Amino acid sequence: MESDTDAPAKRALITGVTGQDGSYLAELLLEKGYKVFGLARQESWYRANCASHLTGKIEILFGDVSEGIDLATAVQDAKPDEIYNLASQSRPGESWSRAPETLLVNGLAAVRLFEAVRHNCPLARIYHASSSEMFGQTHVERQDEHTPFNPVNPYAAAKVYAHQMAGIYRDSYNMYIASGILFNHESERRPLHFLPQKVAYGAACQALEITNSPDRNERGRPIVEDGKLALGNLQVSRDWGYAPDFVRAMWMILQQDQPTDFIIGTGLSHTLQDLCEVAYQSVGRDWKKCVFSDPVLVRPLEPRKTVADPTKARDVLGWQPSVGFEEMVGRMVKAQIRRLQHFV
Ligand SMILES: C[C@H]1O[C@H](OP(=O)(O)OP(=O)(O)OC[C@H]2O[C@@H](n3cnc4c(=O)[nH]c(N)nc43)[C@H](O)[C@@H]2O)[C@@H](O)[C@@H](O)C1=O
Repeated sequence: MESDTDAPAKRALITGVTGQDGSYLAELLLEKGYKVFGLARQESWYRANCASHLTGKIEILFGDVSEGIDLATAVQDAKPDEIYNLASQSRPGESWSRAPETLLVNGLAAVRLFEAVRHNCPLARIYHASSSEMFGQTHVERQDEHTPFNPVNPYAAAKVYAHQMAGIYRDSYNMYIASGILFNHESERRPLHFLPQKVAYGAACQALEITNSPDRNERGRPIVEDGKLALGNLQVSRDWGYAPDFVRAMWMILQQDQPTDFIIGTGLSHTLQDLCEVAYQSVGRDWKKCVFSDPVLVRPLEPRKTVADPTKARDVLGWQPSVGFEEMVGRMVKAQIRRLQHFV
């Protein structure tokens, strides 16, 4: 009998490998002994990205997730046991101005992937990245796997389509497809246009006394201008977790005997004001003096509050977050201080 050590390495294909989640997931799978393939567009791979440090450790297959032929070629080349579909137009706030592209990448591309797998490697297990944005303006206090969807932006509507198609392909073709409905998750690798990283950056600028920052915001203005950080809607609350914990959940989801969907979130919601307070307090500043709301940055519609009920993930997967909100925000602020130090 073949021992575990003689067993061939499992093969995983990650779409969206250049992003925050893709890069952490690739690291996790390498640690577990997988042979890791990443599907990326040439222009994403050849510029600095979250997975650049994995050059030589993972195999990059060039292609675009919105092209069925690229997906079919990638699954033929990688011959994966597991596929993690993380590629996405990941900015709900931008999805109004990029609605068709958002539908293509976040909706149709997932179906093209399911088709490519169905015809080329039907036994591969697929993890699909769904999002808490799908719940939209919900009246349910804690959102679980049974909470109805009520999307309020093009991003969320496209995610609902892909999520439902994942279930339809699973049931119709008996494929192993499982979706993780992930709540907001952040890290030192998060791009600057997401709120927690923007706030961490603002706090770091305060710590270093940078009044006009080198990086620019959604409006092309310095993120910190004349010592102030411009944000949008200050009245939101989010269930924010730490991204490396969330990619661990993705892997756990695909190790289950049967494919089912899971909510992944911490179960705790924090207000934007909590976020600012923790970040600015960590550098000894009062956020109220440093942050203001710019109406141009307020989205037309959005969920006011999200909070996960992760009971199923805890009971079935044994998953729990390991890094709490304060620690995560502290790490992000420190990382931004290190990054900005050479501008001072
Ligand atoms: C679950 C979900 O999580 C992420 O999407 P997101 O929630 O849009 O992330 P964010 O950090 O851009 O916004 C969080 C909240 O913060 C509010 N907010 C206020 N003022 C600013 C502001 O100035 N900038 C930004 N970006 N947001 C602001 C904003 O209106 C929103 O209510 C993605 O991973 C996505 O892929 C995903 O699936």
